[in-house]
Amino acid sequence: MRYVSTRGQSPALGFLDVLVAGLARDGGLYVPETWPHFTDVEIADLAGRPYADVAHAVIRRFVDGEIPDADLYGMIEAAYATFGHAAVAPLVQLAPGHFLLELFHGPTLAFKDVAMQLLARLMEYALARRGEAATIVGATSGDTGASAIEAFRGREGVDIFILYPHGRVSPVQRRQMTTVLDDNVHTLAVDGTFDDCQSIVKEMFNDHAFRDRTQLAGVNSINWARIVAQVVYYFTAAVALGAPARPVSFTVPTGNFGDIFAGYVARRMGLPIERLVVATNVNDILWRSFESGRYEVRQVVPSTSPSMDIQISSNFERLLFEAGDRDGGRIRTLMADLARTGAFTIDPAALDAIRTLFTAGRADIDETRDTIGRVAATCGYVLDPHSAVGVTVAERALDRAVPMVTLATAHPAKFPDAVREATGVEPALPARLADLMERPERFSRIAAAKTDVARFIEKRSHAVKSEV
Ligand SMILES: Cc1ncc(COP(=O)(O)O)c(C=O)c1O
Ligand SMILES: N[C@@H](CCOP(=O)(O)O)C(=O)O
Repeated sequence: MRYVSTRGQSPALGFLDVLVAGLARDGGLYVPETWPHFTDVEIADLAGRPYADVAHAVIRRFVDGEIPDADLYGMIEAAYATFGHAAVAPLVQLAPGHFLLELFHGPTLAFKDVAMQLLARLMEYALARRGEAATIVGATSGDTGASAIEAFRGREGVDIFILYPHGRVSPVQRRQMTTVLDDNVHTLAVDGTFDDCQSIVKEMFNDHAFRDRTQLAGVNSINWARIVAQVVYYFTAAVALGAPARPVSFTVPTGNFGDIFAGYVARRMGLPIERLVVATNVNDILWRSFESGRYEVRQVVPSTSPSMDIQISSNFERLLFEAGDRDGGRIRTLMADLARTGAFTIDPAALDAIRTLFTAGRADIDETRDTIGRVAATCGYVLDPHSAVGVTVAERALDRAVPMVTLATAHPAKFPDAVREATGVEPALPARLADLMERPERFSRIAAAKTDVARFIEKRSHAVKSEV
């Protein structure tokens, strides 16, 4: 299996090269040259199997022999042994025909752990095999950072630098990052938005001299391995609800479009997904784009679901590439328009193709609060605000003929203020995090400028190569 860049100007690479590369050198994102396929019999055979088995069956198709099966299985088992639920990603019924897929049973209480616990192990494996070190960088609106720090802390051969927007993550999210004091962990509070953090990360990847000197690797969902690991739970959920005989729809609280793109991948692999519903908060660029065909950046508005306070949705590029007949030249033009004018127009044929599978909805802060309160009162179930955005949008899209699964992407205790306001009750952190708010913090405040961040990294990363 080879992987090609969405911008069409980087050589095709194998799985391990793509894992370590993160972003393609032409600025594009990697996707597989062809989609692996599961037959109905193979899908049916996944029913009732442990999560690690399903993960192995799905992920090995993308690894394509580059890691011996036993090694891959060992890493998958170890990754999911860190989860606090035997099913890893259990389904809970919320209403007739409406299910929640709980993705927050990992160490940092958000869906990012599902991919990150595996990614860290895969990265360590790949680097050891190559005898290389790496400078890992990541931008976070709150959850990716905590998850990556937890997964990479203390690992050999890597320094990890996480950029988060100062003052725009919840106190629990911030402390999950800033209270990890391992020497290889560097947390940067950036004076800007998540989009600024993400654009600095991309600029560093696009500075090839810096990228090579620091041996840069990425942990955001620009990294293909993140998407691959997230495909798995679409399979476990759909099979539990009757796939392949019965189709299933999914509603996904969306920001960077990685999670829902994983659903698209599952469908391309043969999983009977009827509809993928994009749920946005007030930062509704994706909802507006699906409605109008115009992708137009606006000012980010802080919301009660801060992890989705995003305007530049990285993985949308992957969908545009697929929907636009894989024309890398066209993607280069759209991305150049975006960089120059803050907007682009989706080609009508691509928009039609997207609309055959995807729909979109938005939930504002009041609607989100009302959903948290109502679901707590009627079901005794406490949603976090991101999952509540999903539930709000999903409820408008329910169809009696097809079960709907809404992805529950974070634990409510990560966002106590929003949950208390909606329910009157403050959700408790798990015992292992009970003293989180008392732990000492360490972080560095930094300007939203690539030069400042690059200088910071060059001074501290052990992976920086000395000049020859
Ligand atoms: C809790 C939570 N829900 C939803 C999202 C959106 O996921 P994605 O960026 O993959 O669209 C994020 C962040 O990305 C998140 O942290
Ligand atoms: N919401 C995310 C933003 C980064 O998304 P990623 O999936 O591309 O890493 C976060 O919590 O950081």
